[in-house]
Amino acid sequence: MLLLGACSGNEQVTLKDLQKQGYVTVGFAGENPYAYKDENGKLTGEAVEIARVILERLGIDEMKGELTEFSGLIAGLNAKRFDMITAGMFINPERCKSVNFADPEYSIGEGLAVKAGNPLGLKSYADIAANKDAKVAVMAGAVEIGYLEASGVPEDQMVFVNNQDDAISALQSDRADAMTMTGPALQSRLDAAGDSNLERVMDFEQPTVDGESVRGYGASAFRKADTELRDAFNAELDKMKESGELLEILQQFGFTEQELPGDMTAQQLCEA
Ligand SMILES: CC1=N[C@H](C(=O)O)[C@@H](O)CN1
Repeated sequence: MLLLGACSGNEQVTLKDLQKQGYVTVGFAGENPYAYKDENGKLTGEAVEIARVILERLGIDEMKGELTEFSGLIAGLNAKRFDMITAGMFINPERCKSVNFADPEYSIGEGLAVKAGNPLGLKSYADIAANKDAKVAVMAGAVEIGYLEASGVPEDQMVFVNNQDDAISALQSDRADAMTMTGPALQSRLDAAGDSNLERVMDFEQPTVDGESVRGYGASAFRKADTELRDAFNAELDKMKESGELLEILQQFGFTEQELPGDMTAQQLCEA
């Protein structure tokens, strides 16, 4: 983390400062497959590995991670606890007011897991809304909260958790009847739990907002003042999209061509 003694919150952390320092501190939320520590304690994930390549190309060889609850990532970035967020965070207009997103590195849909046999017959967020006894675990600060609200699920049917491991615990301990998160995060938690009492809803209907099926676009994020850093990052990201290197890294974390972001930009998503 770059500590620039007397600088104001609006002052830019220049690329040159980081190159001189030799490392970047990134905020991450411990969410597989986006950004997490593996069994050897190595910081990895699609967002981390994409950023690692780009930062190396910008002359910054080391990356340090600052594990932070997802809901605290933006505040942590702006409080300068880290220099950028690598958490696969979705770009949306609300968040764009507080951070500078790089262009998206992937796009993805949502998933739902329930008790084996799906006793409440939940196949959509609307099904949860229709059953006042059904409770769904969802991570604090995550976009899924807004999708649930848009589907008519009231707050008292949501069980807020601080991270995705706590979501699965809520489901296992009957504090929730379902858990929702992005498809890859959901699958990773189910695989890690190896619990035959739980299952993924395979015919889950993607939520809609304003009549349109939602799809999230994830990206790294920088402080508002750090436009130079963000622009340099984007230039390298573009090259990786062109060369196919982006897909190669995404594939290492289970993503496919279907999850490439196409030519979607942060600007389009911020203005959506
Ligand atoms: C990668 C990720 N995306 C969603 C979000 O940005 O809110 C949440 O599902 C939390 N994790």
